[in-house]
Amino acid sequence: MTLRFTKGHGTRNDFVLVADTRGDLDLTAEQVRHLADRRSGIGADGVIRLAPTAAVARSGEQVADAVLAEEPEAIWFMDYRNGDGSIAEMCGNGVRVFAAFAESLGLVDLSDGRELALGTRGGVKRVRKEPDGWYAVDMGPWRLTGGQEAADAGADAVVLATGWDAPRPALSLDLGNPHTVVAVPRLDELAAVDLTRAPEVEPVPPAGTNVEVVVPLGEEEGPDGRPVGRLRMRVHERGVGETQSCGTGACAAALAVRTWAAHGVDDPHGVPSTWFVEVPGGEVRVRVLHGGHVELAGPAELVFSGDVDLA
Ligand SMILES: N[C@@H](CCC[C@H](N)C(=O)O)C(=O)O
Repeated sequence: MTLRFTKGHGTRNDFVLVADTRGDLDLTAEQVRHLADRRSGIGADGVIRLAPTAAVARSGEQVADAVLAEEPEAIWFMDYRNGDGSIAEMCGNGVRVFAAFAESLGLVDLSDGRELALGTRGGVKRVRKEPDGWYAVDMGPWRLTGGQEAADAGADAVVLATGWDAPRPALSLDLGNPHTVVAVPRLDELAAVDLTRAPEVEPVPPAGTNVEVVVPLGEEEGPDGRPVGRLRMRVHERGVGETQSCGTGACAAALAVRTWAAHGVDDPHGVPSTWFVEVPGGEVRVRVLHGGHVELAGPAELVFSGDVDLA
């Protein structure tokens, strides 16, 4: 069987994209691994199938019913798979690249501030295009997995990366998918972290976790005169390994650093709501929105298209 695909990336977090506009493509985990394989396949961190939300609902995924009940206009669904074939609830960079892909297929029009509402296993996400060509995604609600108690303590887990002498305190966050954020004090320590193997996390997260190692880099003045935070991170993704970027991970990293900052100052309202997150593949912007939502903005690139044999 021959499959038409497009290769795309968001800050070098790369994806194989497949348009299944009739919703009848049943990609197996083995086929996903083949597509994502960098030697015998196309090569990518993940595979994204664009399908009608109604068809995903008919295939038995109840989350697609919930998406249509919340937003009947979310007619397209992002079926995201990690490179190892596993299913993940959400992919922040993937949503931006999905929007660029849907535009390229003529399925959506994001000109003049128009918005795309799409379905994901993490719920409805809304995307708009900024004048500079970046895509901004309302990622919806987020939460500290350990609630206020974890915020007050600054940690609810520990992380041990290969080569570290001792476990370090970490904060768990839910962005639709699970994240554990751990800070190191210096950029040279960040560069030296061994992410060739998944860091150990205690307590062991029931469904696994993505681990972000971060260095807070302080604040600068934003274009509107308000403070903007900056941090650098590396990530080990569940189901993939170390990647050049992770959108949900960037949100988790900014929200964790903001939580730590808010607990160390007299006036937590003075802590920036906007953060630039430097990742190995570039830079994204994270904004804390009202109503408990968070926004991710960054580039999305489509690189080439072709046909691949899935037999
Ligand atoms: N790279 C993605 C996250 C992809 C899913 C993740 N590996 C998981 O299993 O949760 C992003 O940009 O958010």
